[in-house]
Amino acid sequence: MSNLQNPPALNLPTPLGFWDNTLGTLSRELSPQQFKTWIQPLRLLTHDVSDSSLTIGAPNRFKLDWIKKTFSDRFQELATQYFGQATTLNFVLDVEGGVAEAAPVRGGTEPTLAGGAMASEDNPVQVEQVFEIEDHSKLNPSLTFETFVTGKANQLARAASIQVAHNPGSSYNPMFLYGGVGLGKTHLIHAIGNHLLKEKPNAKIRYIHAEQYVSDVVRAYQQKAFDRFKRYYHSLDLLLIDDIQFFSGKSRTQEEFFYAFEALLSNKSQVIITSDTYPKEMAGIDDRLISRFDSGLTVAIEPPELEMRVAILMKKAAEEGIPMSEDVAFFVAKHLRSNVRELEGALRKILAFVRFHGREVTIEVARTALKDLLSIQNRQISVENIQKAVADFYSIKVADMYSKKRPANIARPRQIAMFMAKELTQKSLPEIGELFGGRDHTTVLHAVRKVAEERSHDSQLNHEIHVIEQTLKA
Ligand SMILES: Nc1ncnc2c1ncn2[C@@H]1O[C@H](COP(=O)(O)OP(=O)(O)OP(=O)(O)O)[C@@H](O)[C@H]1O
Repeated sequence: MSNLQNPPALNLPTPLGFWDNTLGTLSRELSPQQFKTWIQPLRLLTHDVSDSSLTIGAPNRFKLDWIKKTFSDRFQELATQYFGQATTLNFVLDVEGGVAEAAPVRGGTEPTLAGGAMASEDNPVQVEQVFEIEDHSKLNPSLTFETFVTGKANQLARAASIQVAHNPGSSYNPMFLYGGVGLGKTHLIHAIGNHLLKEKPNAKIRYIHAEQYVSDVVRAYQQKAFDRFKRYYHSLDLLLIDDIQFFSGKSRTQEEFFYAFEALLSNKSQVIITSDTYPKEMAGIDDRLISRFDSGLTVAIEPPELEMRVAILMKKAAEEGIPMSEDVAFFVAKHLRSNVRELEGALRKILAFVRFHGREVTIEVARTALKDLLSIQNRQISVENIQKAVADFYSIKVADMYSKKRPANIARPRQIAMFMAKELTQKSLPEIGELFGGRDHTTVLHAVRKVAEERSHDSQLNHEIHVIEQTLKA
């Protein structure tokens, strides 16, 4: 067990030595710009001594393709030269590499999968295997309940989250939070994690985006490191997994997640999942997972209503030290209605303008700072905005616009929204169908014709459509 105290002879080829050597050579052969662009972002991910192979990770697909096409032969030559034997090089996508530290190979300080840092007794080479699952929570400390503004649209989701944060693993397990983009799902689940971390600093908590989980599964698979993978995920106290719709069609990931899920629930550990739609509507996800997702508490987060948008703007502006009056906040909130991320973007523009020009925040200033954004909004009413406006008007959930439910109180507003989407946007029938939960274009066509026909003799319907249109253009 003493390889750490008994380092290999200096001239023994090691993966780290190879990597240093290769970087040195390529930095001399390429221009500094080329080296910085293509080579520096690469990471040596694994070295499998048993089959003489190395895995090199590129941070995105573009770089990966380019490296494979342009540099793989040179890497190959350098590897053969260095190890004195044929060595297989695998180039893979390294999602984590984009945010990881520059050091290509790390050992020891953080837990590594497959016992990475520990060379085995009968393996004279110190293996710097870097399939790591980082052992910290990845929580963003600024996403807390305190910084989360509440309104009708999210009060249920917030209340459930607080309940879960106080009693993890007991009442609502799993908790499944769903809603459209930029509505605060990620914020809320970080808030739960941050709360628990404060209460129980030793709790093992992990936030992970579903895409990252997929790539962890892929790497565990490549490196035959599932034991370590399982040990890590199955031993958490709280797993927060974001945007689980990314599991769609990925059966191996779903299988692993199923085991993790079962293990965590039987340990009374809390699982919290977010998605853009509710469990039964998820496409490409195994039925047994869907039924598990739905077995705890499923709660929606809706687009913020006007007053909430105003409150968010005022709170965030005050946090930035530049107070915004209610009338300015109303002006902005009336024009930007789709989600909180969009509001934050608008606020950033206004604050930058104010700081740059040394002005107060007035409606005029907001109008000027948001000129581009507002003209785009006015010219292009989005399907999402139509869905929200129609759902608000008829008091149904926005999620019902994408759902397969058919009761008349939902189906009719949905048809009206499809009709308005055709009238007020440039979208084609198939595109509209897609935005209404993947419906066929013939369904949209049917809705458009039906509503157009009814509208011509139904003055009540005509009026309703008119009112909704006004709110969209307000
Ligand atoms: N109620 C709220 N109060 C304060 N800030 C909020 C609120 N809702 C959302 N935000 C902020 O809006 C931004 C977008 O929210 P978040 O990333 O949580 O959205 P999301 O629902 O996870 O979206 P996506 O599905 O795109 O990941 C974040 O900066 C978040 O802090």
